[in-house]
Amino acid sequence: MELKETFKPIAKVNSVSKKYGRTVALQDAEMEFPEGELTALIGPNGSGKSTLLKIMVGLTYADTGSVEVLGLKLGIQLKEQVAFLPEIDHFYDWMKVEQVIDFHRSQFSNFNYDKAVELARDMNLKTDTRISSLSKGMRGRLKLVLTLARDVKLYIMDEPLSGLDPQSKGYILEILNSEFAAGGKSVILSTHEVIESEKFYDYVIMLENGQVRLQGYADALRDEHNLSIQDLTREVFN
Ligand SMILES: Nc1ncnc2c1ncn2[C@@H]1O[C@H](COP(=O)(O)OP(=O)(O)OP(=O)(O)O)[C@@H](O)[C@H]1O
Repeated sequence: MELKETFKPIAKVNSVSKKYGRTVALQDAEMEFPEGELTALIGPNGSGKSTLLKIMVGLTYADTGSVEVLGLKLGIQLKEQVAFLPEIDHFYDWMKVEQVIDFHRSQFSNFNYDKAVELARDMNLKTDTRISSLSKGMRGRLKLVLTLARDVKLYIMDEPLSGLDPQSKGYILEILNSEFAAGGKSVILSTHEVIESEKFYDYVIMLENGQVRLQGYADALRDEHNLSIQDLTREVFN
């Protein structure tokens, strides 16, 4: 792994292993995520991305190894200081968008209600709509609203673009770009497809079969291999 002189980790994963029964999800996974950058955690389906991110936010435990996020141990303090976007949402169908936003305001002291309403408006998400009548793309937008409305240093997003139509993907990428362009905030985003999003990556970690295959700054990897991240991904995983 090549390191910029200024590399300062916002999160560290130290030799983490995790099995579900006999299925190995992570095997001695070792990585560091740079502060103030957008890191793409890339891997095919089943490579261990969700498991890793869930361990990092305390939703499941590692069998062995440890994680350090924002220099904190797992616990309630970490839940407050990291905004996590889960791959699968657990919204109640009977709620309206505004009730979901309200609920999140009650859960997190750093939830910016006005910003959530503004983001929802920007994303054409009507706050009086019932969850049951939202399309998959709109549910994806709502997950993003709830995550970005948190005022925290670290945003961890599990497949924020998965299953969305091209229009929603483009839209979400633009919003992410404008939210994080000013810098200072760190983002970890998992994805199994690189197509539209690679220009936003600062740092890349490729995971396969629960192990790190390659990691480094996106520009350095492109230069070193003379390939786009998308093509490099194909080469590494094939
Ligand atoms: N709750 C679970 N019970 C049993 N096996 C699981 C569970 N969660 C994940 N696995 C298995 O662990 C491995 C890693 O899964 P994980 O969901 O972490 O990968 P992923 O890279 O996020 O995949 P995807 O891109 O499909 O979401 C897979 O083989 C998966 O089937």
